[in-house]
Amino acid sequence: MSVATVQEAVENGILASVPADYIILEQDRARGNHGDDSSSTELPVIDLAGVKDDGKRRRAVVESIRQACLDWGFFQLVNHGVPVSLMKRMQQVAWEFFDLPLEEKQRYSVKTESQSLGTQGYGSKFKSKEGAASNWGDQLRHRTLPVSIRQYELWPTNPPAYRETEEEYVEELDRLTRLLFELLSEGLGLHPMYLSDFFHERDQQQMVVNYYPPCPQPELTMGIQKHSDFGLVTVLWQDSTSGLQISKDGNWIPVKPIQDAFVINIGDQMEILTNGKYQSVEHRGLVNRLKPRMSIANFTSPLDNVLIAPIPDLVGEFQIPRYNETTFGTYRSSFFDKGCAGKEHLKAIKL
Ligand SMILES: O=C(O)CCC(=O)C(=O)O
Ligand SMILES: [Fe+2]
Repeated sequence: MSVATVQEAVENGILASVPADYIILEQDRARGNHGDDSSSTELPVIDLAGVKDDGKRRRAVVESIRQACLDWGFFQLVNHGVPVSLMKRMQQVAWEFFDLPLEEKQRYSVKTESQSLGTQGYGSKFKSKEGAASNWGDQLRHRTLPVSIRQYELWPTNPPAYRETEEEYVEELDRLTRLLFELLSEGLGLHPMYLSDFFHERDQQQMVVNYYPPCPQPELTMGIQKHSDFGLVTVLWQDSTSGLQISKDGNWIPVKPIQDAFVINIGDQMEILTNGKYQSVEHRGLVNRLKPRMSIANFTSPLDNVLIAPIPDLVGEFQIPRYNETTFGTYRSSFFDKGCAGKEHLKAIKL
């Protein structure tokens, strides 16, 4: 059977069961109550209110982010300064886009670029390496910053407000990412502008709308299989349908949706820069039997030619770097070769 996207197959009602392509290995399946959020362990929620003009608040926030990065590699963020009205508009145009007929969405279909650049536009979520299971999800992916890398022909003009809304949204998320760079730098004992200066005109961003259709047998597949994010920092909005889980101490912990919050996680490049002090953490997305789920992720990564190695001040008392230097472009190519392989790709450059 050949279908354009998972959403298309589900909406045409031709799927009573999960096709073989999407069935994941038994050991990787979610156990227990699928999508149940009753776990008592909870990801830290950090409130950014007052962080820009109240020194005492800022020190407290810096410390809680530091602790969350050490313990979890993930945290949720409230009062983050991104206008809620803009978030809602972005979500609205994203839903409207996925509600369009397939032919209309396919006007923005993925153009296959060189594999290492990743794909852009509308299509199925990236397939892991040949032979591995496909993810039960579709996506709309754009490279957004610097502005010069945008391929506007892949940005929908239907719904009519789509493009300008995404433009406004990614500008706000960029602002938030710069603020996170400051708070992360301070927590690492570096100058507040250390990461911002290091990446000045040397980073890039992508925005991905993830659409996970309902699934007849959610226990057999995943919306996105376990992986760590390969870049620096990810800012994710998820809708009220749960599904995101993160790995902690050998367990999968659900990230409970909080209205208007962002989920922040650090990626593999931050692990390298901090010489392993902050580790990127594996996560995955489950799907649901009845409801579609949407998330919107904003990924910040170095530009392809930027060399990433442990920051000398963070190498630690014994002065031993634990990761080989690599350019981000090289790293990402190896990530796409391996696909959703947990943290395998990071191990390859560990000393
Ligand atoms: O949809 C989600 O909640 C997670 C998506 C994700 O991890 C990713 O796109 O890297
Ligand atoms: Fe991710």
